[in-house]
Amino acid sequence: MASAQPAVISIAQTGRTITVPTGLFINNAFVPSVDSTAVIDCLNPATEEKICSVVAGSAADIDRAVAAARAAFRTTWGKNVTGFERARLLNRLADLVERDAQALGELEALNNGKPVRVARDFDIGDSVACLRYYAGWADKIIGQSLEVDNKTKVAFTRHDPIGVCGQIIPWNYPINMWSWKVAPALACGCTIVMKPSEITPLTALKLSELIVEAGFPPGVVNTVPSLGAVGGAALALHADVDKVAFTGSTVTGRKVMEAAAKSNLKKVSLELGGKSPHIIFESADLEQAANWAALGILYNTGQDCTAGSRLFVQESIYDRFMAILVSKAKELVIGDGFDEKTSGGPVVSKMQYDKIFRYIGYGKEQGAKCILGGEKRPGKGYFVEPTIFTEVTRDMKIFQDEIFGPVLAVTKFKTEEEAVRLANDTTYGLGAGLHSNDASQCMRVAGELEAGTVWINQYNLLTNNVPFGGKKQSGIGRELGSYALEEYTSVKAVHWNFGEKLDWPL
Ligand SMILES: NC(=O)C1=CN([C@@H]2O[C@H](COP(=O)(O)OP(=O)(O)OC[C@H]3O[C@@H](n4cnc5c(N)ncnc54)[C@H](O)[C@@H]3O)[C@@H](O)[C@H]2O)C=CC1
Ligand code: BAL
Repeated sequence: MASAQPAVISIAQTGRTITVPTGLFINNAFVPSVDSTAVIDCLNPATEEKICSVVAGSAADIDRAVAAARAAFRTTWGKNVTGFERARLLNRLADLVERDAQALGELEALNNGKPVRVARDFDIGDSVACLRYYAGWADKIIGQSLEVDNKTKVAFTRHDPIGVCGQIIPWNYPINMWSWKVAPALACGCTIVMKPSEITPLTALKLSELIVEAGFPPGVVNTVPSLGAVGGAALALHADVDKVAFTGSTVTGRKVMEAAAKSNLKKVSLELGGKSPHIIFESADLEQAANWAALGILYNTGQDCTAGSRLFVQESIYDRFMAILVSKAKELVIGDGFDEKTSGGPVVSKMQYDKIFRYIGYGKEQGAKCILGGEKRPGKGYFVEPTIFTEVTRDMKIFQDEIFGPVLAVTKFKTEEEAVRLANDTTYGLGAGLHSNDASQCMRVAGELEAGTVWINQYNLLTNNVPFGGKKQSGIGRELGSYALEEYTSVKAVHWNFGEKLDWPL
């Protein structure tokens, strides 16, 4: 069996070490696999070096984790614990994540590549707020009292926890996606089997230590790093999992839904890919719009499901706007993630790096004009410079496909109608942005854009109390806000007769 001993990781830049559990986290203990010696090698995308290995869970390990989650749901969690207690534990967990923000940020920087400052101040800061937000909901998950007949009958609804939840998360925001899924599920009284991405499992394992320290009973949260086709597929297909929440590619989301349909018709929520349009109208504040457009494609090195990867710029301001945007993109500081001034790191893996350069190649071959970046830089690490293509047309692959890298496809438009038509010309429907100083145009275009989120005069900012999710092939269901509670509860209607007599036969 693969060892479940913790790994001691030395960080050259700080001279400190971080200890990370490497076993599967089941019933509040880190354990080896029941039947496999397989391991997952965790790599540092900035150096291409191995950080450590963790145990790779098998389908049998998923069975074990689901059994632990089911037992906890029936005994120490589920309907056996009050909302006040769930809130207390979630708040405690938030405090511990906040306490360990620097160490978690450093671990995220090592395994994912994002700079420590970005991980600590944005991903982890937002995750702490997310845990606290859902702690606030835990004692307010209430049904309705419904009038049936004043003298004889009443009905009411209960919003019961849905049960055991499989949660499958990606590598682009390992801590954020963990908190978006764990916090509402725990607030509602569900138990969890979390499968982090095999590319970035380390922070989910470190957070599992905090689950124990916060005082959650064994089995409430279980973490099984595993390959997607093994542990992810087993979770989606499991007959004793009541719900699966997935964030990742549309291709894999389809498989998750298929597995749910083939097994027990578990509830499914999917947060999938995007090719989000970002429209700059001629009345916009061009400096500000350029800042948001740069953020839209360069934040998290473009590895963002809502990346504003298709930019539409009105003809009358095109030259002026593009000159500002190019100068903004050049200002991004890419490099050592342990330097507090760095804003951009490498992309997460060799596979992602190769995919991005494949698409840069398609852009060049299909006749788009590369006005910035587009070349490999020498040295170690999967670093990709901001890349901007202009003269992009709808038939090009860089217009249609999610690249998940800092590659912007720019198209010029003349009229509002043309901009909306181009923006909606995609199978995706996750995010969309528009910049304009014409309020009626803002309202009109926001109404027309086919997306789960529309940003006006900003881009990519999310808030824990506002729902997030997709239309079209970008997903099903909503995360964040009160809407996420619906994903983790099942509504039971109770009809209570206290006075009506039934005459039989009818
Ligand atoms: N919407 C988003 O936030 C994300 C989109 N992507 C897109 O997907 C592309 C490929 O990235 P991948 O890492 O391959 O994404 P992926 O969708 O395969 O991986 C996401 C998660 O799904 C799991 N998974 C993989 N196969 C599975 C299966 N058969 N059943 C259940 N779970 C499974 C993975 O282990 C991981 O935890 C990216 O280039 C990007 O375009 C990737 C990650 C996040
Ligand atoms: N930016 C929202 C989360 C995601 O990219 O998966």
